[in-house]
Amino acid sequence: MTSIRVVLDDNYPPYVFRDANGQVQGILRDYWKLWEQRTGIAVDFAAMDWNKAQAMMANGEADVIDTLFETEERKKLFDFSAAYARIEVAIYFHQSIGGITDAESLKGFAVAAKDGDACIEYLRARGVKDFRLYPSYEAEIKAAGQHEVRILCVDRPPAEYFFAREGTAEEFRRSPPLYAGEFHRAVRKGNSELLRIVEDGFARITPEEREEIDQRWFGERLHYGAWQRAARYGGYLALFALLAFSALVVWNWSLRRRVGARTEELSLTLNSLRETEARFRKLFEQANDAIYILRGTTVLDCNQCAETLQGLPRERIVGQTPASASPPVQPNGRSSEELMHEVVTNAQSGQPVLFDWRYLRPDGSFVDAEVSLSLLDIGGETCLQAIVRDITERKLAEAEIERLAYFDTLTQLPNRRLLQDRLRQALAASKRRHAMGALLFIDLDNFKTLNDTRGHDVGDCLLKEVGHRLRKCVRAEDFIARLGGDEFVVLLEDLRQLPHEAAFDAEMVAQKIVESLRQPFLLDAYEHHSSASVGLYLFSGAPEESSEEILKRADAAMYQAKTSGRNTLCFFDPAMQQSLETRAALEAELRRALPQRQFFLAFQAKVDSERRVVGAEALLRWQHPERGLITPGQFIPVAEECGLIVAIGNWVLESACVQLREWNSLPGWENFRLAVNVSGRQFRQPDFVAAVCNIVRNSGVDARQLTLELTESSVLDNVADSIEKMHALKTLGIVFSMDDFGTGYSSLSYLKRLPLDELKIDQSFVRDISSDAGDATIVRTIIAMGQNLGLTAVAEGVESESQLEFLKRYGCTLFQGYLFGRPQSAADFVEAQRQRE
Ligand SMILES: Nc1nc2c(ncn2[C@@H]2O[C@@H]3COP(=O)(O)O[C@H]4[C@@H](O)[C@H](n5cnc6c(=O)[nH]c(N)nc65)O[C@@H]4COP(=O)(O)O[C@H]3[C@H]2O)c(=O)[nH]1
Repeated sequence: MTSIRVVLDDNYPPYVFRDANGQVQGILRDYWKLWEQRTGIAVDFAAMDWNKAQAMMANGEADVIDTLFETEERKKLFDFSAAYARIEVAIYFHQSIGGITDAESLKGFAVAAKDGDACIEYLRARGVKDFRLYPSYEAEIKAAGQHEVRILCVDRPPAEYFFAREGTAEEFRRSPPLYAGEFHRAVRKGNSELLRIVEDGFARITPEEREEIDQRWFGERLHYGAWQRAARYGGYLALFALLAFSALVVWNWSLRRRVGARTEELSLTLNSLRETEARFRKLFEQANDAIYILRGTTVLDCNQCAETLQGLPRERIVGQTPASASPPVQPNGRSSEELMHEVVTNAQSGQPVLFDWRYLRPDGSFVDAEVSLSLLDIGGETCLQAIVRDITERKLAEAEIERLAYFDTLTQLPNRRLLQDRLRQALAASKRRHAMGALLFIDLDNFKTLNDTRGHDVGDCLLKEVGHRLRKCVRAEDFIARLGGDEFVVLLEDLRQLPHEAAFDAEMVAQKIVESLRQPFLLDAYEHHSSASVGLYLFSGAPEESSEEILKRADAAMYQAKTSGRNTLCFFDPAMQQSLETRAALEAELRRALPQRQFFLAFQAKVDSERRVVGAEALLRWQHPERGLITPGQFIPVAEECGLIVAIGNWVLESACVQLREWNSLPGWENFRLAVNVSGRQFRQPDFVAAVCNIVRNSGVDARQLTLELTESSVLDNVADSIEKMHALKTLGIVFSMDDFGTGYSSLSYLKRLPLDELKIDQSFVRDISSDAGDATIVRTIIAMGQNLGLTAVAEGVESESQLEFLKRYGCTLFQGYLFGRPQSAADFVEAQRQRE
């Protein structure tokens, strides 16, 4: 609505009247101007003949009529505002007439009235029938001045105004008030919305503003009017009247002041309440959290943030319950309906409630929220206030953190931490239900080689694909985890109850896994053949079976599967456990061996075909303080696995060089050659070349007297790197020998590429050379290969003359074995050579 037309009498001073220029003025003019400012609705202020004003309202040409008294007749036509001014209506009569006191006393007289005035209805109802009607109060009072009429019914404010203006006030008397009417604004019957707008607008005009307007038009009261009247009567009465009046003035003044102060106070309070309410509404609307007001479980009101949170307009939230805008089941598994009633009941009992809640938006997305519910008193009614914070982002971050903490980022499989949890649960369940479960420990064979040769990206692809294949080999409820590197674990629960049946079930799955991982993988458009070793452990929740223990046992079984040729599966057995424990103890002791100088070197002679000693092989010995002499076969693999071999290997090389330098000073030992074993892990060290160079340089021996014995597996692990290292050391003059030749790959292709000097025929072939035709052929072939490639063949483990004869016959030129001497301490070795000479 942009404008309204307001009609009213234009001749009702001082409320509304026309000034000398014909302009409409008065209290109501000012009221409506303020109303216009407050509402922003333009007002067509149409002051006119009162009768016409009512006619315009009747035929719909005006929206609001002002200065209307409420009568029974009018109530049928209009809806009235609250009264805003009290107007007394009286009968004015010429001084020549007496006895006019009320309506009754008017009977038989012609009474002047304004056409359409409420007093006509009033007097008619009381038997007055003769009326002289005038278009306005002004015309009525003018007619009285000209003695056209002598009795008039007029509202007091305009009467006093016009009698004074016409100068006829002295000629007329006034009856006691007939009745007091009240000014209303009115709209056509049924137009309550307009009436509300009108009322709201006036409610925004403060009492002070009204007071200010009223005062402007009524003027300040002349309090000495009573004094003038009293003076006329003189004497004591005057004095009394003066005193009484003075007291009244003081009382009136103080009352006015008190009323003024109180009015001001109330107005301030009202304004402050309005401001506070506006402030709270603003806070409510602009809060960063969604806020709901609830009666029980029903939403009474909510703010803008709630609309955003739920993706719904307010009108679709109000009147509904939170459960109706949520999924049937909350993330904690509780029914939304049930949880809502529970938290509301708790909050209604007075305890503040904090809980998580999930909403479902109309677009199907979820919003996770943290809700704080507490009591709220609204105008005496106990409601609930819910402050709802959107924590969707936080929940996602928590889920992501959990995923990172419990899942392997490469394969998306659960990691070791989650596995530990699940193992604990599985063990407890197994014990409770007397059911058997199995833990399968899976390790890919030769994964490291793939990683080193084809790069980590390809290695990663293989691991991901392994994860997929494992998933296909087990039931949906079985648990798969990646422990790291190429190690995976499968947890099978609820196997059949008898141990042999459970073992059968687990073995079936393990076989399926071995078979599946044996199938070629297509990696980066390249077919890769892999295999896996699987260790199985069956558990029943026995007391000694902790999650760590069963994982260790499955690992041990896997290790067993690896050592028994890979690409296979192996069940854990207690003997295996024993060997594992022994191995663990050995490792602990091995760590102390070097600092406690428990190692020494033994030397075994190398001879030529004339049985002349041309050198020796340095062999490591461990003199254990309690266990006695421990051979390298028992501890070298352990040292290799735990990494101690690097330090031990360097110690061996240093000790061998020291020994060599010492022997060089002996007559006839100047060209003595010494061979030293180098383990795979030691050789793979990036600083292997630098370490050897340092040791040799520091010892001062001639590098050409030194032979390093490498094994096939350590060289083939990374052929290019091996070649580079060997070339670097060969520039110093170091000789390279391929140890245990024939037991590994023995491929001609790599033999040709490696800068080798010697091939050592493994003693396992030499042992049965005379009896086993196969071994004899192998030995002959190795010697021939060596000859073709310009390599010296050295036979080790020569124990008999027949073996020596055979070897010599087929071209072997160097020999080592018990036939020529067992490994001996340095002193014994020198002594033995002396005796030989
Ligand atoms: N039955 C029989 N055996 C004979 C005969 N002649 C020599 N042997 C044994 O054969 C092994 C030869 O050493 P290897 O092949 O390098 O095999 C060595 C070598 O691979 C490793 N090893 C020994 N010392 C070291 C070392 O300092 N560093 C590294 N990395 N490995 C070492 O331990 C293996 C075993 O060494 P040992 O027990 O000393 O065993 C030695 C030696 O005692 C014989 O006629 N008959």
